[in-house]
Amino acid sequence: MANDSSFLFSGIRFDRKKFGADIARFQKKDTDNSLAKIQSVAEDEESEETKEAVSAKKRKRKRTSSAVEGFSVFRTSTSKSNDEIQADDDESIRLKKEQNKQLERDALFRKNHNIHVSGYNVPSPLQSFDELKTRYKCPSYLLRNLRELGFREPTPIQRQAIPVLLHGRECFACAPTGSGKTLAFVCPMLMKLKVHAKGGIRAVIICHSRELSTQTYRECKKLAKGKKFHIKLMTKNLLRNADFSKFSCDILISTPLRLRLAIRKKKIDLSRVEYLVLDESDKLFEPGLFKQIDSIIKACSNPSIIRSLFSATLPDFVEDRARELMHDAVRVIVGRKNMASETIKQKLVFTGSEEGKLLAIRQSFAESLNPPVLVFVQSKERAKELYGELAFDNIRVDVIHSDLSQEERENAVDNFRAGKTWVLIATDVVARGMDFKGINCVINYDFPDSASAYVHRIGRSGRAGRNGEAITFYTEEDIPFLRNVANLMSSSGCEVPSWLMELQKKKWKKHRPKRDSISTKPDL
Ligand SMILES: Nc1ncnc2c1ncn2[C@@H]1O[C@H](COP(=O)(O)OP(=O)(O)OP(=O)(O)O)[C@@H](O)[C@H]1O
Repeated sequence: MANDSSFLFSGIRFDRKKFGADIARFQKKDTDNSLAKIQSVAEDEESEETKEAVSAKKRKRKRTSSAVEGFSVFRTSTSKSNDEIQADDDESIRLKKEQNKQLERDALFRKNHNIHVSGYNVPSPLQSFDELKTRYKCPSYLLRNLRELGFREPTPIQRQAIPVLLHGRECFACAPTGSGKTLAFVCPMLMKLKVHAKGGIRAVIICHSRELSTQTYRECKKLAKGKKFHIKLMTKNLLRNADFSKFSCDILISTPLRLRLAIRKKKIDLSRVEYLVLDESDKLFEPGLFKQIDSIIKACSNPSIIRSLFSATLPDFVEDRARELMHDAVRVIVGRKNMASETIKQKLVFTGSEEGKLLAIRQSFAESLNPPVLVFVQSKERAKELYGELAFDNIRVDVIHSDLSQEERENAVDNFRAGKTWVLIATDVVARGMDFKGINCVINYDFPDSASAYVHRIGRSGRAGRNGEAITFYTEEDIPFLRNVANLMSSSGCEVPSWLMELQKKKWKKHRPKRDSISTKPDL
């Protein structure tokens, strides 16, 4: 009000004593002014366009209300001339047109890249990595690292999620497997953190498995190369030996379990965390991990924290949770939600029985083994059994499951990555997030237990735009769920026999039938 009054009365001689009552009346009117209400309406609006329309209304009302309230008596002598008002209006019309054009360009660009967004005032997508520099002053070390990693163009999820996070907006995002989601959250995090700083933990990335945490840690290191950020992986050793009362780092990567232990037993302080990423977020919100995630979210109590959720599958319950949790979040979907990657050729093979599966896999390896091949089974017991069968078949095969020690698990991953192992037999422990470059084929030896398990498992091949192949064996027990796979296949562009599409669809969750053991040895 102080400013308003000086604006109202500047430049003219005015008897305040004489007109005291009028001043009070005008001041009260101004406080009640509907502009405040219009402002709050504008903030609730979905799009920039609507916001502009409201502002135009606001301008119009402002002029009308001044005239009605008698403000014009004072305004004519102090405010702008008609020409100046006209010039202002012309300028705001020009700005509005320019904004609308930008909105149209953004919409077209998003359409061409299959990006769908919702939320208020969503930042424009990136046209190229160069825009990181021109629009956001990206430091040169990061651009150099992107170049050295061979990343020429941002992927669709990177085009949209990076600007959203750089604008300080919370975000939940769904994009196909292998489409570069890791960079989409690590790049803006490094840009926002700018340089190493002491004083607590500044950013946290949660990954559901140790393998994925280690991989994400390595990716962060690669992207931060040349800059002295303190990036830490919450290992067993760190958890056991660190003095968390003095613990400080720029980025901490952890599984939910280890971080929760650090919160409860070691009193790690997460109150200064500025950025929190929940990778594979739908997995993290499943009942088994939910409590741990909940306590981590609560411990990250900084009111200006920016949280983001990423996954290739985003069920409705996770969206609901995200909306409850986040403020003014932007939703980014690339392609369609919960869809398998379009670069994977998918096939279904009926094997009749468990024995049939073993024959089929042996035959397939004998005819055309094109490593690396990843084979998924439904339990660690079955992983051990299949390994026992294939280990003596003259192929370089290894196995990974949760009964192995940390070192054995790491070796299994490293040997597979290095090409020393041709065939890796695995449980769902490596079904999500793991980036084994150039996997030629994924074999679902056991039918997956849900739609998301199917999408993530086969998504270990066909990554970063490369082609891949996925073969799913099925027996009588799996037939009720065939239609669900057929749907996923057809929505990602694979040909599906029409009889499959005529089968009944069934709710598909936790389908883990008791299966005969994997063995060629006759039962005694
Ligand atoms: N802009 C880019 N250009 C080329 N390759 C890229 C680009 N961004 C990331 N990649 C590569 O794409 C691969 C997949 O990336 P990433 O692991 O982040 O995928 P994702 O979307 O997280 O997959 P998932 O859903 O399976 O976790 C990696 O090998 C990564 O190095």
